[in-house]
Amino acid sequence: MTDTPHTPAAPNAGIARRGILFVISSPSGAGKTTLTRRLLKADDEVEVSVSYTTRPPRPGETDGKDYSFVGISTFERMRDEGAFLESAKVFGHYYGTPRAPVIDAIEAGRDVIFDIDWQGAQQLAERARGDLVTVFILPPSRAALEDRLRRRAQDSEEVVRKRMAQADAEMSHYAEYGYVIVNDDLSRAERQLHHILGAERLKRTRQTGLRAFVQKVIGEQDG
Ligand SMILES: Nc1ncnc2c1ncn2[C@@H]1O[C@H](COP(=O)(O)OP(=O)(O)OP(=O)(O)O)[C@@H](O)[C@H]1O
Ligand SMILES: Nc1nc2c(ncn2[C@@H]2O[C@H](COP(=O)(O)O)[C@@H](O)[C@H]2O)c(=O)[nH]1
Repeated sequence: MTDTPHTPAAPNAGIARRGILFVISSPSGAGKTTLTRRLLKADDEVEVSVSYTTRPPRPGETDGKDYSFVGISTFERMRDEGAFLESAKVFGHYYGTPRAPVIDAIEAGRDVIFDIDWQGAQQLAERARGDLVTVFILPPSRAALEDRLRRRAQDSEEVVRKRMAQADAEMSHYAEYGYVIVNDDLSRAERQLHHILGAERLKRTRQTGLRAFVQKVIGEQDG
């Protein structure tokens, strides 16, 4: 038996599979971005979808890494040309997922993680249900959510109030998701997220190389 180190989410090595569209949604401040970053660091078979947005960059955000920051006319032109797999207006700004990199990744068997809202998740469910795995992140309490938004200290008081005012409406969409995690302890939530990904990777229907693998094993002779 080999003793190769592996992540809890390691799929069956060498067996071809389709990639997963791994969607994470939550009310603003519940911890999607934090969890996404940790998952990306821990697992090299998953990549992030970098959205386009018309929202201005926050301090420390990098164009092309956190988001591709564009003006309204550029966004509307791209949307009308069909460049987005999904798009939505959230908190007064446009956000959209670029189509081409996502299609390339899942066809090559790489998983893509999406930090998007419930409107985007609904659109992806209409367009790519079989490849989709959805997770809703809840905060442990309303007070914790507000505290996290304030401690992040990257939005004005007005923006924080606007996001808290929307939190209940957003949380009411939890029932549209396949999995729900309460992000109380960050490390535990990260582990839970990783386990979901690991189990979903092993779904028979995603493992497109299984038939060939089983035929090979059946055909092997002793000696
Ligand atoms: N389990 C946790 N315990 C305490 N603080 C947390 C936890 N998870 C995330 N945070 C903190 O809460 C703040 C908000 O997290 P984050 O930016 O990841 O939220 P988000 O859901 O991506 O929000 P948005 O939708 O606005 O982008 C950050 O400062 C982060 O460090
Ligand atoms: N439907 C989409 N929603 C998106 C996308 N990118 C981000 N988001 C969601 O917007 C809000 C606000 O994000 P913030 O970075 O401004 O705090 C949050 O709920 C994100 O999940 C997208 O491409 N499509």
